Amino acid sequence: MAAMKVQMTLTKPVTFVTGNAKKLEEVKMILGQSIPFQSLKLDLPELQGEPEDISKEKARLAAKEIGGPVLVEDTCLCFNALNGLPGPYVKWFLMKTGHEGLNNLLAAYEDKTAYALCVFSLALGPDFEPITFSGRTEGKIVPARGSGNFGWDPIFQPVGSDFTFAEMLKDEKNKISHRRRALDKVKEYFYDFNYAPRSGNV
Ligand SMILES: O=c1[nH]c(=O)c2ncn([C@@H]3O[C@H](COP(=O)(O)OP(=O)(O)OP(=O)(O)O)[C@@H](O)[C@H]3O)c2[nH]1
Ligand SMILES: [Mg+2]
Repeated sequence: MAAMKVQMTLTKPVTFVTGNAKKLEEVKMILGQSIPFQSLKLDLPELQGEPEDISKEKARLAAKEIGGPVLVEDTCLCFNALNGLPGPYVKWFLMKTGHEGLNNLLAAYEDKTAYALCVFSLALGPDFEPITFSGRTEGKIVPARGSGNFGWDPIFQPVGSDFTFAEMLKDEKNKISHRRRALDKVKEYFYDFNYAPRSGNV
């Protein structure tokens, strides 16, 4: 007998909460029409600690703020020579030291390998424990190349490519990015639970 799918009904569409317009642009491109969602620009305070805990806490805060289902994400750039740092703190390292400063952090090490990690958290409402979905892309840190309009894209060259994320077309980045890999899992979750908003069609 085929397993019956659980029908998950939400009272409202999922709100993707972020203060980062570039993230939103990519999330929209990757999700397309697959999940009905709306977005809200809000810069939430962030806990310190492990990426999953930071992402989950952001989701709890966002769900409280919105009073409904939310999706958030936290992105890390992790250097293997530094045991994963700067990780979730890359925003501040980038802001204070730039691409060159991030490269210089690895000057004392031969190992320039790194990975980009995206942790999405979905909270179905303020009383629900957030669920996480992670995506990871391996690569290395290089001197900046390509357009500098999104964060550390110019210094991250994924494994198997001669180009940095910033030198790629958006479509190319979105095929292999940390964000794409995490969102594939989010989509799968929505598919498995046969998600349907209460009022409308998917
Ligand atoms: O080159 C990049 N390619 C990416 O794919 C990417 N994704 C995020 N980032 C940057 O990495 C930091 C994460 O910090 P972060 O996750 O806390 O984001 P944020 O504070 O900007 O937004 P949010 O927390 O409101 O969602 C911030 O500096 C982001 O600009 C990226 N840079
Ligand atoms: Mg943030």
